[in-house]
Amino acid sequence: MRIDELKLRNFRNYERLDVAFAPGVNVLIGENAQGKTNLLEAIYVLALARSHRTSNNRNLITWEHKTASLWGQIRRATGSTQLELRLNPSGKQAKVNHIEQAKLSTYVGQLNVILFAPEDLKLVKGAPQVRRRFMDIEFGQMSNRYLYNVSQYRRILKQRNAYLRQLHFQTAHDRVYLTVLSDQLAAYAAEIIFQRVQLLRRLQHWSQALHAEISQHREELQFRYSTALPREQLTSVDMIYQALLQKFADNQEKEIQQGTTLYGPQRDDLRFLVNGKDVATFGSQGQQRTAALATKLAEIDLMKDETGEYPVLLLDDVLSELDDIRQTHLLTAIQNKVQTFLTTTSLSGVSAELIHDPRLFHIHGGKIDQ
Ligand SMILES: Nc1ncnc2c1ncn2[C@@H]1O[C@H](COP(=O)(O)OP(=O)(O)OP(=O)(O)O)[C@@H](O)[C@H]1O
Repeated sequence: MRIDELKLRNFRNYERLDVAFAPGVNVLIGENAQGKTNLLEAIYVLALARSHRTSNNRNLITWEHKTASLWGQIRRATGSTQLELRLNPSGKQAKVNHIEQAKLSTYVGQLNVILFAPEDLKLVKGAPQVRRRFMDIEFGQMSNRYLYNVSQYRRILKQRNAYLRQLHFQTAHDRVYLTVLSDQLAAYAAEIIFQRVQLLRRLQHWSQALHAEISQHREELQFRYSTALPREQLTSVDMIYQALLQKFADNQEKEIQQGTTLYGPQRDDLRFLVNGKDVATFGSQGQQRTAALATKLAEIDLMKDETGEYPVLLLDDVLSELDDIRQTHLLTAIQNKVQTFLTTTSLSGVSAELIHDPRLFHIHGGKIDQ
């Protein structure tokens, strides 16, 4: 899959941009603060209808304007699609081939992107929410069902947490209603956890091969889904559902006392093991980076496997963060198959022989000098 054309109106520092991209490697080059990341962000927002940098639409709209619009022509093996997104400070409107999409789950997935920024190298060592977000964003793009379950889950989680607080402050007393909410929540939670476990197993398959190569076959990478539920019960949606209901029943008083839901996907985590040891705790910084890189690169193959198309890869100033060996692996992995956008302030740090026929876009003050 690739993005052939992009039009932006009043998006960040781009008041007006009409640009056609190359199918291979597109290099966005420019000084600091000129709009390189803003352009990657625009592609990301077009794909996911949300930004990776802000949850406030106001920040995405050019100062002094009221709305922003993004338009993209996407090409897949099966044909081309037009995506359109209008943003205003309080909401968004999403269209696929001119037809408005009432649900985000029917919009997201038309354009699949993988964003790789320097902070992704902290995937292994960073806070648990970084890894949960990673799973939700990546799996959500591969599966409408996953995205739907997550949005339903969040809705009911909010209700259940609010109700637990009411029970805590004794403004509500009906425990039967709590079990109704628990039951609904456990149903969505079980689907999410089961999908996470399944997709992680598949992602592990791809990342193990890459990781072995980068570490010159000295190390083996494994993922471990970390949850308070018994491991042996992670084998089916129904088993997970039963295990969660049991947790809710056993810990009802504790949850009421704390006024929040203590079990479920919002509490789970992902651990990375190298040669059987938790690399966040025992690994060197280099091992943590290798694990993160292998995981991000594996997404490319998993997404191809799941959706039939390679995603578009967005590399935000990441090459300068990688040493030669890791840079070579990254660039070899994408060579000739993945449309790639990479930002850089200079080409000197990029191993030119590995980038085949790049198209350069010089970015200056929210404009492309072509
Ligand atoms: N909503 C907005 N309206 C207008 N300009 C904005 C808006 N949001 C950010 N900017 C401007 O965009 C510029 C930053 O662009 P961007 O983050 O893309 O930088 P960059 O080219 O990637 O630089 P670096 O190499 O430092 O990362 C800043 O000058 C900032 O003032």
